[in-house]
Amino acid sequence: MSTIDLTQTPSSDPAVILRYRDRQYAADLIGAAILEFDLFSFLNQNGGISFDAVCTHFSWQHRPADVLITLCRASGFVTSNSDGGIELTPVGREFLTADSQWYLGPYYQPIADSPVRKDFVSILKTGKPANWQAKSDGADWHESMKDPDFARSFTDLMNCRGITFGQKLAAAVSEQVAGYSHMLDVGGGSGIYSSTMVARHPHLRATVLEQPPVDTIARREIANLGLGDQVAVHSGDMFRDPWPGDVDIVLLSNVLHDWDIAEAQQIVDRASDALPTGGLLIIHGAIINAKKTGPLPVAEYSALLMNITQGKCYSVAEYGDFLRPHGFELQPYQATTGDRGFLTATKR
Ligand SMILES: C[S@@+](CC[C@H](N)C(=O)[O-])C[C@H]1O[C@@H](n2cnc3c(N)ncnc32)[C@H](O)[C@@H]1O
Repeated sequence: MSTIDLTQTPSSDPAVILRYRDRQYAADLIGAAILEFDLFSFLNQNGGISFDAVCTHFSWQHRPADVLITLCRASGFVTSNSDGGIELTPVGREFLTADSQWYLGPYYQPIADSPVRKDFVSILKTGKPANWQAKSDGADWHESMKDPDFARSFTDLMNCRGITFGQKLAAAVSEQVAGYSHMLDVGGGSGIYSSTMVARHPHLRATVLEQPPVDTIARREIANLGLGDQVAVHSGDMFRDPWPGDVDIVLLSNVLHDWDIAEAQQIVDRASDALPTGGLLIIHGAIINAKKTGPLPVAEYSALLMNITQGKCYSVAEYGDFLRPHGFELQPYQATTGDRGFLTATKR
């Protein structure tokens, strides 16, 4: 049996530890903007330029370019004017434009040859993630997750933070889940979010929808926690296979941010189909604010996600766009811990 006691919750916030890893690729993305594209000199010469025009000028794909511009906005290098055009801030103009006497471009020169910085150049142009660093044969993250050893190690990574994140999420949704009975945890990894949810709310049961080989890992982890009676695992492909029925909550934890807009919309569409009227959708993860001005740790983490997956950290407004076709009633964003938070939406 596990030594994990889900009745105990941490008293401190792990953000200070998580941020070192979450921001790990952000410097390389800023390095690409400075060293490869001289983005800030261009913005200085074209004050108020639209996002679309920036993408056209540099031949950038919108999703990765949005991650970069959001990171620049959250870092205070650029701001958006009242028409949505991009303007340099004083720090951007003084320190990031090549003809300024205070230009700091050479400070980034030592990472000019970094593989991650080079990957970002190609990601911006192609919209395709770089090969995932941990896999020597160069498969991307989604392919790598089908390999048992990689899946084990990456699921451990997600599980260790998920104990805290899941407990904080479960506590924060206490009032909202009171009248519900069965949560479907799509792409639920080890099942830790289902486990923490039912541990906190014993009136709930949960089903984890996962693909092999993570489904096997989830079964083992849930059994180790002694929660096999309350949490089931359903093996399947969330895009192709039918989802388990008879659910009134769908949890999408750290799932949509792995995918480009079309796939994320498909997952939201299926979540809507799975829910009855009045059903509750919970979207949990690292979420950018509606104006895309931050939070900075989330904008930094988005650089990592766009490097290894087809996704990014979507904003509150973008999640609203995914939900709009289905008439969900979206509640305001709530922060939990470790720079994470969640949105809930009720199906009308
Ligand atoms: C980033 S992890 C999130 C895991 C967990 N929900 C969490 O918050 O830690 C994404 C999960 O989606 C699963 N996944 C990816 N593609 C899938 C598919 N087509 N069908 C089912 N699960 C899938 C992966 O195996 C992985 O466990």
